[in-house]
Amino acid sequence: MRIVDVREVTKPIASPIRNAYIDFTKMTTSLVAVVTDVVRDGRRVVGYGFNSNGRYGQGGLIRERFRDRILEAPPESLVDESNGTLDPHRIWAAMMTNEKPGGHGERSVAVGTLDIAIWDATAKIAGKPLFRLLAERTGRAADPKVFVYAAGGYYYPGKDDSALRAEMRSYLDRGYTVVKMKIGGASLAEDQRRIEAVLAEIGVQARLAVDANGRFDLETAIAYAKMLRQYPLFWYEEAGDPLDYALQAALAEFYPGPMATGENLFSHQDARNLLRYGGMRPDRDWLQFDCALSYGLVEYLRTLEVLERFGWSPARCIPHGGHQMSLNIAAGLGLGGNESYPDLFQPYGGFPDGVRVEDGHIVMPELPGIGFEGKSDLIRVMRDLAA
Ligand SMILES: O=C([O-])CC(=O)C(=O)O
Ligand SMILES: [Mg+2]
Repeated sequence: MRIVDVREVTKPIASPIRNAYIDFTKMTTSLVAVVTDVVRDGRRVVGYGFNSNGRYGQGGLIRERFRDRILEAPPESLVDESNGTLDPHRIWAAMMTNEKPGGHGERSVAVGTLDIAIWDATAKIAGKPLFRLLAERTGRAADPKVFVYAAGGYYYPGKDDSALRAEMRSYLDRGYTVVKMKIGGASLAEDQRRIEAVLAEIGVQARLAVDANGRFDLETAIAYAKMLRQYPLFWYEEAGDPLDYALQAALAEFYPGPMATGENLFSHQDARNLLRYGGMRPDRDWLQFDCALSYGLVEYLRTLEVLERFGWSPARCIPHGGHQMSLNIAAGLGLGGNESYPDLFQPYGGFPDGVRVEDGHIVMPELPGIGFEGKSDLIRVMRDLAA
């Protein structure tokens, strides 16, 4: 058994939306394929992956460094003999040969994207859905029913409160019970008006989360906290710079409700610093580490170990990114749920065809690997890269 090729193509996932920090007019993603010489159901096993929105495609790093480290490693060193499949942990170590610690930035996206494809291939070779393989290997019961929430509420040229309300209404119509909108890209007064408009629209049918995308300094984060705490929000997300743990810790004094952060922390060491210094509260706050941006699932397993050491349940994790990889982690490892972008980043985000949101949850279909084969628009572009 061996990996015979690793391919990457950088694809646009552009849209005119804007959060408090960036617009998405030039956003891209790396689509990767890890081609094996294993055949299952009459077809060569190919593992696929892509990185989530917010960071750009990583074609340079993947093609110049990480691809060759996989292809040049002795094939037998990348195999898990006892399970008769690939060994993602050893492949991860091969990719990270001659990489110094620290400085987790674009590298973690490149490695994460490849790691996802490797887990997809590993589970396909084992002939199981990834969430079942993960549950088995960690000795827990898989739970195919996963909480999902609808993320959107972006700033958009010409978008007024009625368009924002209509957007949120459409998420409720599609079965969601929690919706999310952006803040911090307008004045506090304007954001307050937008929030009140959405709350009036969703009433008691759903809860609202708000996301500042790391925009605020301490003073602004506190001013928003004082405004936001009047409302029964699902969470207040990424108020300040993701690496400003002191800001996050100080905010707890002004915001008793749930807060969320972590989508821009890309390693278990960064996650550990957040838990050490960020004042996050394990009884109510949420952690949003996204495996596709942060060295993949091999690293996510280490992050979950860190959580355990600090007294956090995996159920406090609702990853950023809206992709099927995190759905599998949620179903297999007992996370609290996953993000979803009902109208954005297609064909990469979302669920396999036929999966519907009901009362804020989806049920994972029993598809081998991550389940990309069940999403027809996505598997089409994946098979164009390698089949
Ligand atoms: O707008 C973005 O960059 C995405 C984001 O923060 C989220 O989904 O939480
Ligand atoms: Mg966010």
